[in-house]
Amino acid sequence: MPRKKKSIEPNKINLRESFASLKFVPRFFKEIRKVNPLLFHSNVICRVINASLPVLILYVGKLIIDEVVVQIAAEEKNLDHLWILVAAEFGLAILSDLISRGISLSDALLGDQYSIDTSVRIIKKTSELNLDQLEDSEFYDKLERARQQTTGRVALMSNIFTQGEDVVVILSLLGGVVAYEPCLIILLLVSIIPTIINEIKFSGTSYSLARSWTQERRELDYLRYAGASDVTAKEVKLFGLSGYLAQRFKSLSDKYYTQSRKLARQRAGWGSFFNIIGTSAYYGAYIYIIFRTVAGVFSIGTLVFLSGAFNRLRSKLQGFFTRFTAITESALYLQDYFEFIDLSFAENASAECLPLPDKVSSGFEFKNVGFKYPKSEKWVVRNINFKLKAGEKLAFVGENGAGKTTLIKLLLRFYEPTEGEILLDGIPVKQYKPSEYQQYFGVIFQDFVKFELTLRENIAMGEIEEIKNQKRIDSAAQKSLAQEVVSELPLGYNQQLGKRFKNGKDLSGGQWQKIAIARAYMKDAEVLILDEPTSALDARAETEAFQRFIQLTEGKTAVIISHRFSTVRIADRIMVLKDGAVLEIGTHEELMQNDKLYAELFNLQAAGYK
Ligand SMILES: Nc1ncnc2c1ncn2[C@@H]1O[C@H](COP(=O)(O)OP(=O)(O)OP(=O)(O)O)[C@@H](O)[C@H]1O
Repeated sequence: MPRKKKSIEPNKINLRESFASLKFVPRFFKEIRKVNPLLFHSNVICRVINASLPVLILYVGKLIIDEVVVQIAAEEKNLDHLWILVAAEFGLAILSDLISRGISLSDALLGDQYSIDTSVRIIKKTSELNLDQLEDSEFYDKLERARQQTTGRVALMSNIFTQGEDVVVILSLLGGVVAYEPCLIILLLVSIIPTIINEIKFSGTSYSLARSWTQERRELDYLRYAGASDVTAKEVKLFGLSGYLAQRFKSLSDKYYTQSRKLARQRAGWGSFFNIIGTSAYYGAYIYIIFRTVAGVFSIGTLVFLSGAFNRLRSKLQGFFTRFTAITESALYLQDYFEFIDLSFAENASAECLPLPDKVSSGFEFKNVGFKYPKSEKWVVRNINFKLKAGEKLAFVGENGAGKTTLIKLLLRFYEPTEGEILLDGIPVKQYKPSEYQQYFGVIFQDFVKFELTLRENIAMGEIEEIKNQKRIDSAAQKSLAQEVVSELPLGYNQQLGKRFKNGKDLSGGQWQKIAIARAYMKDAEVLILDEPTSALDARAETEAFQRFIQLTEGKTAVIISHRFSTVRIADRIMVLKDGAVLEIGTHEELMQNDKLYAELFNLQAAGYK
């Protein structure tokens, strides 16, 4: 399939936008401090001490050299003062090393803790969001950018800290240089201006490129997964797809590589050019200091101090501006993270939310419900009117795409109807908080999740607070026939499932389904929904599973979606959907008498078994 050609020129982020991203920095630091206040404050104190050391070390060095010169000229040598100075420099050097290590350690620990904290928040936030947000590709780009740069955020923290530390170093060194020779500041400015120009020129470019490539990067991740994972391996091998997938991956990656190489070359080229100018200015200053020393204005110690201080100042200032660009770039990612965390979700949190009744007393009612998926113009279901009575088992049947799962999503309030309303015991469900309302339901979707965790966890996911309640897990496994699966596995409930992790065991489709059904039994839900839960079970297991389900959930409300009519007929009533509308609804006998689509499909399947 030819790929559509896409302009991949990044939108350049301007300097103002780069600066604007810094507004998130205070919040960022507040969050880091909250993660571990003791470590945070120790880090700040260490950095303040560390910042004052370079100028002190340089100055003691100058005193040592001057003292050496004095002692060389002296007739009667007294080295006591010299040794004190050497000991002081030695002490400062040790202190500087210890403090630097302390800073690195606390940076790493704080960074790790903050990174864990943000990952947990991203997981929690994702679970709070509505399904329409989760199914939106723009949302995925946001999520991708929020997830990215977890390590970048750690670097950002240390960069900002170092920046503050360097400001103190720069000011103290500047003070030292100005005290001896103020005119050196002019040369310093000349040496540093090229770096500033360079940084302004490239500010935000890497971020712009990465941002404009968010979608493609997700595509690359997907292609990597499709080409190299156990899930896709069978078809990739059988259809010989690896060459195709690898080529698709490569051609997309090459485009990114070309762009990023262009940027890297420009940066390196301009960087070297400006650096030559900066270095020339430094040597200009150096020559000037030498002349002044030879002329007898400066002592040898002052020469060493000034040239050392000048050189350090230049590299510190250069580092300051380069780091500034790195900080604004990382802060742009920070902005993505906070924007994601601040995403609002349409939970009806208004004060008027009604408390949810303990039990469903009369049932649910769909009144003229119509629905279009977000960003779609098509009515997926329309003019839907039916009642799901309390205690009733209602089956949905219909061809693929008829809208069965969509009705379930509406009943569960993953989406709100585009028109019409859904009532619970006569009250619009909109008046309840979705998160509370959803607690009513125990659901097994057709694409239920096969968690690559232990079997126990897979069952307990239905009511995770009860994971330690062995009796409840046993009972759920027994009801769903998952007990047979447990007894066949060497480690029973503690068996790791799936192939991704060590000693994991993969299960057959039917075995997974039994475990998923156990999950529904685990939750003592008011309403049970089974969306094609038995499609992978063999005929005997399916009949058994359904008969058990009907017995075990007596008095409970349930919705069952199935394409197997032998299953469907066990339900109290059956609703037939066609092209998003209710075609007929009634008991098996009524629909057979009706002699419309249900009777036709039932007879078709029955004939297949003859
Ligand atoms: N998230 C979505 N965004 C846009 N359209 C969707 C989405 N999910 C489903 N649809 C569309 O809605 C229609 C109904 O889908 P639905 O999943 O409800 O059908 P179904 O009756 O459950 O089908 P099946 O028997 O194949 O499971 C289909 O045309 C489908 O393409």
